[in-house]
Amino acid sequence: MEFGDKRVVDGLGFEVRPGETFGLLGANGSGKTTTVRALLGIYTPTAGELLVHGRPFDPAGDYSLGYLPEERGLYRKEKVLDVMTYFGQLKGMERSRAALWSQHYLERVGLGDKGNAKLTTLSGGQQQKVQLGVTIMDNPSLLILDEPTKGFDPVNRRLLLDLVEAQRAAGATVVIITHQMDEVERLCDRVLLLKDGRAEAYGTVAEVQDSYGAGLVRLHFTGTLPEPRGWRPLTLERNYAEIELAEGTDAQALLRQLVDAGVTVRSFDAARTSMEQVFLKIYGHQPGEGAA
Ligand SMILES: Nc1ncnc2c1ncn2[C@@H]1O[C@H](COP(=O)(O)OP(=O)(O)OP(=O)(O)O)[C@@H](O)[C@H]1O
Repeated sequence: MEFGDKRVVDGLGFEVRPGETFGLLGANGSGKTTTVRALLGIYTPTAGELLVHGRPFDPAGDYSLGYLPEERGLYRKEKVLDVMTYFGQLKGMERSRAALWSQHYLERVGLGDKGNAKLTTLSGGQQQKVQLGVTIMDNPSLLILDEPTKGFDPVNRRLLLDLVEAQRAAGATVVIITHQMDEVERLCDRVLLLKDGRAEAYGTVAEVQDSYGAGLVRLHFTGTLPEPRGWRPLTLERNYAEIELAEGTDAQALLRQLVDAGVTVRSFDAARTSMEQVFLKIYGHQPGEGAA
C-alpha cells in the first residue's frame, strides 16, 4: 500500500480464522488502520489483495460486518435511541426490533436512562459505548474494532471487553486493533505485530511470547534485589519486577537467590514473556540501553 511515493504496508500476508479473536498490533503509524481500510475497500491496495471468505470485501456479501473505526462519529445532535435504531435499520433490522435491541443494550452498559438524550450531552466514554453498540448490533459474524477501549475507565473497559468476548463466544470472528497488551493476553488467540508496514511477528500469543524471550518471572516483593546472576530485570519498580531468566537458569534458582538476599517475596509468578515486553523489545528500548 503506497501513498504517493511512501510505502506504508509492504509484503504483508496473514489470515484470520473463523471464530477467533485476532490482534492487529503495532506502534503508532505502523500500518494497522491502513490495512483494515484496504480490507474494507476504503483504500485500494497498490498491489496484492485482501479477502473476506475468499473474496474481496462486499458490503452486500452473505456475511455481516461490524466496523468500529478509529475516527469515531455518530449524528451527535440526534437522540441516542433514534441514532441506534436508524443504524439498526441500515443493517436490515426491523425498526421495532432495532429499538428494542438498542434499549436493552443501553441498559446493559449503564445508559438505560439516556435513550432520549442527545448524543452531544453524553460524555466521550458514553458516546463510545453507543458507537460500540451500533457496531455489534444484530451480532455481525465479523467484527473489526479499532482501539475499542480507548478512553475508557477500568470498570467500563472490563464491561466493553466482556461484550466483545460475548460476541466471540456466540460465534463472531473478532479483529481487534489495540495498544493494550493486557487485553491482547486476555482476549486474543493469534496476533500480527506490524512494524513499518511489515509483519514483525505472527502466530498465537504463546508462540510470539516464546519467540521473544524464554523464562519470565513476575515478582512482587519488598526489600532490595541482589546483584543479578543468571537473570536480569526487564521492569524494576519499588515493589514489582519482571525478570528475564537467562538460558540455563531456572525460576527456583532465582527464588533461592532472593530468599538468601533477605528479599520478602510476596508473589512469584514464573510465566511467559509478557506481551508488553514483546512490544517493548520490538518497538522500544530496554532499561539500560539509553533513552528513546
Ligand atoms: N491517507 C493517507 N495519506 C498519506 N499517508 C497516510 C494516509 N493514511 C495513513 N498514512 C500514513 O501511513 C502510515 C500508517 O498509518 P496508519 O494509520 O495505518 O497507522 P496505525 O498503525 O493505524 O497507527 P496508530 O496506532 O497511530 O493509529 C503512517 O505513516 C501514516 O502517516
